[in-house]
Amino acid sequence: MRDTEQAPQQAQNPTNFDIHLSGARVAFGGVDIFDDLDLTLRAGSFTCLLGPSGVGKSTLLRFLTGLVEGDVSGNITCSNGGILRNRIAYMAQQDLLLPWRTVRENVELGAVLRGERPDHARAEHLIAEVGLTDAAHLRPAKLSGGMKQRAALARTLMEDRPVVLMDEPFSALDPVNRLRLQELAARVLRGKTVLLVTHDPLEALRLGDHVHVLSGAPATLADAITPDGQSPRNITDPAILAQQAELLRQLGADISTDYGAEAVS
Ligand SMILES: Nc1ncnc2c1ncn2[C@@H]1O[C@H](COP(=O)(O)OP(=O)(O)OP(=O)(O)O)[C@@H](O)[C@H]1O
Repeated sequence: MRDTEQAPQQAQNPTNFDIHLSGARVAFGGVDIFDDLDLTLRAGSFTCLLGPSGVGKSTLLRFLTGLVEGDVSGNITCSNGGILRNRIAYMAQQDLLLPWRTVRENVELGAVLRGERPDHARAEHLIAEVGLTDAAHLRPAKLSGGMKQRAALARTLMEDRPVVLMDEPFSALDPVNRLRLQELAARVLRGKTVLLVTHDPLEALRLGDHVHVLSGAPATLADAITPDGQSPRNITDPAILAQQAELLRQLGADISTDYGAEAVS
């Protein structure tokens, strides 16, 4: 894993359009997962989405990719026109690595599929950043779950798309690698519009400029919590810990009501 000084700089092509999702509805088997849901993602903002298991977080992310089939309605508009679907890098919960390709080939896959020449130097750099240099020649079957997730993260960061959607991208990582790769994502994705699903309130507050909780059935979005400062934030900061307590409350945890009160006042 490289030092931050050697790492790629922030996005060279910051995102310059807002995304408006309005009246979004998805139903499976006649049951609404969410209905009439609105969400705005401001240009270059990092939004995190929390919520109980099964509430519809992945479905909302996939709605933005246009991948949800069936009983789906609503509008997705970009403030500068154009179709969102073509401007997205999407990291699914399952790593979706091609089993017959090596780590390096998977990281370079996007360019290859587009018929472009991959930027080998950037790929090597990102592979090093996620700590997979020694495994770059291996196929996914030889990787641990965490290594596969790091390869998938490198592939997502490689794409340099204006909009990045990530579904629990760090869930299989040990705590130290998790912190390192959060830092990498914060740095490489700065200036991009990002929507990240996580179960970890501290991860959301470390990375997100806006942190929403999705809850209920049909699910609704709570107003965003907006931590101060630039990501990656210090998760030992008392104000962050107080916001973590608020998020845990929104998620239904039984947290003492005065926890962190001094930090917010
Ligand atoms: N293709 C599908 N067909 C039918 N039901 C589906 C489909 N995809 C998701 N669901 C259902 O929709 C609901 C929301 O699923 P979703 O994966 O969006 O939840 P989630 O909040 O991301 O959960 P988790 O945190 O466990 O990943 C669940 O009840 C799930 O079973």
